[in-house]
Amino acid sequence: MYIMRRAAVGWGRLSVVISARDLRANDGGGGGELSFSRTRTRTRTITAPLHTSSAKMTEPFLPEHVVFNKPKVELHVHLDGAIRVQTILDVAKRRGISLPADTVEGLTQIIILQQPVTLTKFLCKFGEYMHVIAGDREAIKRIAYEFMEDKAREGVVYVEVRYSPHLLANTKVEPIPWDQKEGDLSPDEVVRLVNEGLNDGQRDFPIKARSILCCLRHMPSWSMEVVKLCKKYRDKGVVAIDLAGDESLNCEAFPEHRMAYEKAVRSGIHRTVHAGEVGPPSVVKEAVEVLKAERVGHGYRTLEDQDLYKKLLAQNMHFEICPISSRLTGACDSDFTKHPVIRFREDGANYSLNTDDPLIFNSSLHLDYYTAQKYMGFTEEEFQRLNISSAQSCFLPEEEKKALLNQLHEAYGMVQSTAF
Ligand SMILES: O=c1[nH]cnc2c1ncn2[C@H]1C[C@H](O)[C@@H](CO)O1
Repeated sequence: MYIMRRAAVGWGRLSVVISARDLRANDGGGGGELSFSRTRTRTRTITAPLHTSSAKMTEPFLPEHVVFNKPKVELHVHLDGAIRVQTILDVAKRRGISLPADTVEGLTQIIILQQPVTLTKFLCKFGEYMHVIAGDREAIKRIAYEFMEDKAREGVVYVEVRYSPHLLANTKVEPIPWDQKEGDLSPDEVVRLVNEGLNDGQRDFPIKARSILCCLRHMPSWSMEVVKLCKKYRDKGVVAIDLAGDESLNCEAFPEHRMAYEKAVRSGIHRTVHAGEVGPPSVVKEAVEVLKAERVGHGYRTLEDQDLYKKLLAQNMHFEICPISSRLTGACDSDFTKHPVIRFREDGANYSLNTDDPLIFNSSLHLDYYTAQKYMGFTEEEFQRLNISSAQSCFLPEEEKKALLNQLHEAYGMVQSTAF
């Protein structure tokens, strides 16, 4: 009941459907057991199902399964979906917050999705741990810093990381999320803390990061402040606005999202929108035509409207694809060999490969690439092409984008033609 109430505040009407505790009871376990060495010194056993059908399969994830060990660009990953389990445990201990498990293995089993569910049930998973991190300055800075270390280890040289400042705050946010007591950490200060953590990470690891601030479909009243924060912190690492959450809530019903995006256009703030993940192609159309999205988060269901798909292909629209996520959120067929990204690849579309929420999917970018190679026939050449498309579609200013492209071309051994 306690967890249910927290989820209720964090995800509005979504939690009415199911509580995090119910989810645990219903999950039924399963999924493959993957041993994945994240560092030279630390081997962590993670579970992440890699099967192509609904049947269980056990498959160890070994270092040799790193199929593209070259510099990568990641454009779609949620900071609050990429936290270390150990950090949640440490912060909970320091703050005297009790959790349903006190070991990494135990808490991991509670947080992760082992079988495909629905987007709605997936979103309830944030209710398992967000109350530990939200409202705590040290924790917020720490998760941003550790995120940089983790991504650098995966070979990511440029990342755009997104989050909702409101979901990490405990004052000047209405309602206060995760059943927290009112404190003194505002959404504005959350952005400052994340920027600090990311900057410290840039100093210490070979990776560059920019951030994207999320509006949430079920919280239209926060959207105007999100775009204001994007403007305020544009010179301090914030590059874009996003709209995340449950797509079945059509934003036409919420003019606040539209108004926030109109302000973003007027202010020169870049725009991406979660659309066509589980929602119909009309949500993608609205994202592009009404909200003026420059990139589409997921966008799988665009393929159901061939006219729209052809139009977006012609526009070179960028799709932020998240293979493992798309299976576990129930957005796509469990059979990876039928994944929409195969069609995108065949059509030479502009897309990136991303983790989305590696904590909840118990995954890593290596696992997404491995999945693409093993079940979807991706080649080294395609990995290089899609990373170059990703760099071209990132939200850095032109000069910095050029430098990133040069870095990739050099790492991939590609000779760049000089324009005379
Ligand atoms: O895959 C997703 N689809 C829609 N919303 C999502 C997804 N992953 C995370 N979110 C939500 C939950 C987070 O709390 C929020 C901001 O990062 O964005």
